[in-house]
Amino acid sequence: MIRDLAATLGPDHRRDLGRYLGTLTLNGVAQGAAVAFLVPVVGRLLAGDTDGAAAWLPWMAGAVALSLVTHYAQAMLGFRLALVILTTLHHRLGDHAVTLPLGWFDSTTVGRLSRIGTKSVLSIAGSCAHLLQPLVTGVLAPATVVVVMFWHEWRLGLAVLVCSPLILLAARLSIRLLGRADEENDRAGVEAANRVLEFARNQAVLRAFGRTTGNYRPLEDALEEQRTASRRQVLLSMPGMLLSGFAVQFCFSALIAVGALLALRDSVDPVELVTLLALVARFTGPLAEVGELAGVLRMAGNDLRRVRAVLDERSLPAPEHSAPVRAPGEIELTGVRFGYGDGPAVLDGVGFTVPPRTMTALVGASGSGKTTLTRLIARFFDVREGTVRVGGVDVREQRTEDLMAQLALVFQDVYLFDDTLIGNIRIGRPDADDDEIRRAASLAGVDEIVARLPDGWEARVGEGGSALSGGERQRVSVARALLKNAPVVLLDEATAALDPENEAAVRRSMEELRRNSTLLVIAHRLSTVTTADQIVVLHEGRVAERGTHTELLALDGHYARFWHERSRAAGWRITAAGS
Ligand SMILES: Nc1ncnc2c1ncn2[C@@H]1O[C@H](COP(=O)(O)OP(=O)(O)OP(=O)(O)O)[C@@H](O)[C@H]1O
Repeated sequence: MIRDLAATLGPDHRRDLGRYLGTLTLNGVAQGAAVAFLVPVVGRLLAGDTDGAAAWLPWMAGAVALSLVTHYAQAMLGFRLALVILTTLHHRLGDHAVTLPLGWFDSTTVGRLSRIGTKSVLSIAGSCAHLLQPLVTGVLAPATVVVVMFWHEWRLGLAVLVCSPLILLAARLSIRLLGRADEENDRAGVEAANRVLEFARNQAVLRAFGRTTGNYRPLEDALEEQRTASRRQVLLSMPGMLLSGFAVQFCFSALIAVGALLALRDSVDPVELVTLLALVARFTGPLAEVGELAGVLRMAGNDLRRVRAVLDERSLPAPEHSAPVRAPGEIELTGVRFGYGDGPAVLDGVGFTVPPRTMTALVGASGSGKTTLTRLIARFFDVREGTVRVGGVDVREQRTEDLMAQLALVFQDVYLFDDTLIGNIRIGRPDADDDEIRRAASLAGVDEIVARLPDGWEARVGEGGSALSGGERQRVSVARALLKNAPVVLLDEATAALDPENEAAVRRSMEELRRNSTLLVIAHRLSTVTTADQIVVLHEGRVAERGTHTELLALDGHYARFWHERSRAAGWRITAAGS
């Protein structure tokens, strides 16, 4: 675990760890020596040799003083190291998570990441601050005792050495059982955390279908599983602890028997034997504690392995420097094949170009791959085959910052931060001044929302924008895009029918965006498709048709069907509203 921890902390903090371990070692030896010096001191006192005992006292006092100083130093260094571990691991996890492909963040990994960032990191830091000291002392103090035993009475020393493997074996078994139970407990914990998150996030749907905690089976099962795993962990820790206790008691009794035998044969002085047996207690006690603590340390080792597993996940490869933009505002896809994970191909040989400052409408049945295509342009995932170019350069040859500087994204599932309205728009371009923000907001129709809210621009929008309606959230998202003024805008129109106010705001914004940017729109509204410079129709992961509205209507294929269905639906709505 120490080697793994040193590797994870990196060269900057390896010295902190080394200094701490060095101080711990010195403390362990000093504690062992302080006790070992008791043998000559007590031995000589009992033999009536006070001068001889006094001669040993300064040595004993020195060892005690060193043990006190190093104990204080190790406590301070331990706390400092725990803070270093907390900050370093949190930073490393955060820095690495933002380089991972978005595909990595599914519902399981999100729960795992949150557990690792909270429980695991705390357990690693806490173990270093509180467990290493008793563990190192628990090993070194008995080791010092063994050396002293050999010095005073080699046969007793040998007996201690013979007993040690039994104690260590029991400790090992206890550690292994606890480690295995901890893995199961962690798996159950992650599942329960995921289910609780799912339950909290999807309250609206669950309530609509009359599900409460009492009858939401996945959550109940996950919590039951976690309870079982915790019970199992307690049960599995019992045999190991009992065995360790038994091994220690057995060794202690065996050593007393050996000592008594030696005294009976007159091969050891009874006075010396009493002091040596006092040392034996100093040998077995800490070793028993080591057995218990090592199990907990093993669990911290498991936590460290989980942290490293996240850090070892492959980042999306990115170049050190981006290739220069060759065709500002152009999007070009050639022979793009893509599928999620190992799943079937969602896009299969897609190719088309969106010339700069034009508008392309993407049309296709649900599941035909429209959203996936926009995700590939923003490089949320890498293609399996083919090339996606933005600004005339393969997205894989651009650093994420440089690619994102060319793109503004307006997706349907708009996420607003729990900040003010103005703060949420400013995210589009943090260095924009208030006038620029108000202009973008006004074009997107956000000023109408501002007028309605009591705190105006300073109104908080709630977590995820919960204080706003779906259409209002999208208007804020469009305002961000307008403010960013990026060469390329990827926009997913709302599927649900917009009220006239929202509809007008979206139309105004699109016209404005078209003036300076290339627009690729997942189109649902008839007015968007008719005014687009080109329409790309996706069908089963391929480009089935491409052209203008008039050209595609004349083909009488997929697009013509889409158009007739939408026109009929729009007509039906008008009639219904009028009746
Ligand atoms: N994260 C994902 N993991 C696995 N499969 C996915 C994921 N996202 C989408 N898919 C699958 O990819 C296919 C295309 O989905 P996509 O969302 O791109 O379609 P779409 O044309 O945008 O659909 P819609 O109009 O309904 O939004 C679907 O079969 C979908 O189930």
